Amino acid sequence: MSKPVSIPDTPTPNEKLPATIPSEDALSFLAQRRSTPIKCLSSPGPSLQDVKALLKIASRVPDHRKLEPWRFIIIEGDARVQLGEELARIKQDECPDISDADLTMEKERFLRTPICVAVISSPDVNHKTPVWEQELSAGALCMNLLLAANAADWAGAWLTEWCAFSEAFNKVLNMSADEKIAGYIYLGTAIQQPPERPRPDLESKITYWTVN
Ligand SMILES: Cc1cc2nc3c(=O)[nH]c(=O)nc-3n(C[C@H](O)[C@H](O)[C@H](O)COP(=O)(O)O)c2cc1C
Repeated sequence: MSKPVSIPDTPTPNEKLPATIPSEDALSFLAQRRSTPIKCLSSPGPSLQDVKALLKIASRVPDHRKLEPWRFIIIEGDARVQLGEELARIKQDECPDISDADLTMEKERFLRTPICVAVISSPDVNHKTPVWEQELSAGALCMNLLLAANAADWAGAWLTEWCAFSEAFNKVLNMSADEKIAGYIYLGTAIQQPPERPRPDLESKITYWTVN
């Protein structure tokens, strides 16, 4: 599907770049940023090639000591059905009395959008960079991915849901014990305008350090 914007490649390592890129458009984009609820997401979604281009942009995150402590699993096509079957199996093992409706919901979890990126926090736990900082880098990447997707005219949602915390499902995804799901980033097209939600009263979040 052709979009009004094309996704640019990222600069080469030695390219001279400005420190800032003043842009009222970028500020306006950030000021309006919001998620699209999963029930408002549908097809079409970005192609695999587009998702890779978005991930290249999204990976430009702060990363203490350049550990690249994250990786991605792209879930699309029939893999969504197969992973849904695994989710349903795990859920049924945990709750043998699960209703047919809930079982169907699990089977269809990854079918809610055409493509989903599992962003996995994959820290080096023996490194002197604290694991917390490595995990924050994975979180920053999720946010960057959502922003890049929105700027490329794709709608998205950052969800974890129960499956992100299921050891059994993480094993299905071949995740190690040190790895965590930072987010499932569901991408597609908004079938209706996403609602705005109340935003924080910023003043209540700010204190001022005062000199005693
Ligand atoms: C790490 C993380 C996990 C989240 N998991 C869920 C989730 O499982 N289910 C959900 O409804 N929202 C979840 N959210 C919230 C949504 O992504 C979203 O931020 C919120 O629904 C709407 O706020 P927004 O428009 O400012 O993004 C999660 C957010 C974060 C940061």
